[in-house]
Amino acid sequence: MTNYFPIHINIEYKTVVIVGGGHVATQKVASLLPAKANIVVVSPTLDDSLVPLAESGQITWHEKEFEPRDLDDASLIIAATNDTSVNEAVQEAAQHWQLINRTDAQAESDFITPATVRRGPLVLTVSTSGASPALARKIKADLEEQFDAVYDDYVCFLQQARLMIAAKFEKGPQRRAALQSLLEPSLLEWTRNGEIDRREAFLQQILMGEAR
Ligand SMILES: C[C@@]1(CC(=O)O)C2=NC(=C\c3[nH]c(c(CCC(=O)O)c3CC(=O)O)Cc3[nH]c(c(CC(=O)O)c3CCC(=O)O)/C=C3\N/C(=C\2)[C@@H](CCC(=O)O)[C@]3(C)CC(=O)O)/[C@H]1CCC(=O)O
Ligand SMILES: NC(=O)c1ccc[n+]([C@@H]2O[C@H](COP(=O)([O-])OP(=O)(O)OC[C@H]3O[C@@H](n4cnc5c(N)ncnc54)[C@H](O)[C@@H]3O)[C@@H](O)[C@H]2O)c1
Repeated sequence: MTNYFPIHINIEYKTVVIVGGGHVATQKVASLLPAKANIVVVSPTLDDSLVPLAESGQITWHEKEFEPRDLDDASLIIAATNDTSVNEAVQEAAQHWQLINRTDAQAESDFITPATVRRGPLVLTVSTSGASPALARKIKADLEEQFDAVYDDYVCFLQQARLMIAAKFEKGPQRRAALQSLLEPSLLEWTRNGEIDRREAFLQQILMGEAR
């Protein structure tokens, strides 16, 4: 088994070339869009769900069969055709500095993609190292329930509050205590209930040095 190294890559405006435009390509596009990658799909056909994205310019579609020069600008490459010999050709054509995901051959891949739950800045990813993508998907569904949509607002609040605390207190025990008290569970509940005044009052107490 490969022990993958998990990292969150800033792929903004970098080119990701996906060879193949079917079901798997659609999943990869969905996870790349929020990361604002420059997504290029090379494929003679395009899944219906991707057509509007190509029309609106959110992805670039090169309506053609794969050729090695399609990879010229790629930081990441995803070989996602239903033809093993084409996926092999993509791998052959990749330069040593380009990282490739062979969706049909995990052992040949430089990276694999986890199941992902996004709640604003909170990003939860699940990988089984390829042992069971179905389990990864199930755990993702469990996480979506446990960390529901409110976490988006909640984590954004924590982010703002952390900046305010950092501006107010020097590094040290007082700042640490203040940051720790932000994890008071009521803050999540107040966010959930729209009780923003109570949330704000609690933050003000912390900023006054009345952290509990
Ligand atoms: C998580 C998710 C993210 C994503 O795709 O981005 C993902 N697979 C998802 C769905 C899914 N995968 C499969 C089915 C069909 C039913 C089933 O079997 O369940 C479905 C369901 C569906 O499609 O709806 C089968 C399958 N998957 C792989 C192979 C090939 C092989 O094993 O070699 C085959 C057999 C192909 C065949 O034999 O035909 C390989 C990979 N799939 C991975 C990720 C990577 C390892 C993840 C890990 O476990 O760590 C890895 C190694 C490579 C990669 O990164 O591409 C996404 C969840 C979507 C979500 O977010 O909800
Ligand atoms: N990683 C995963 O999660 C996962 C899940 C299921 C299947 N797979 C594997 O992924 C591969 C793709 O599956 P799919 O369901 O997306 O298939 P699909 O049939 O939906 O799509 C295949 C795409 O490849 C394109 N294609 C074919 N020949 C091409 C060429 N020469 N150049 C460019 N594009 C070409 C087709 O036009 C089509 O758009 C399969 O090999 C399958 O084994 C991976």
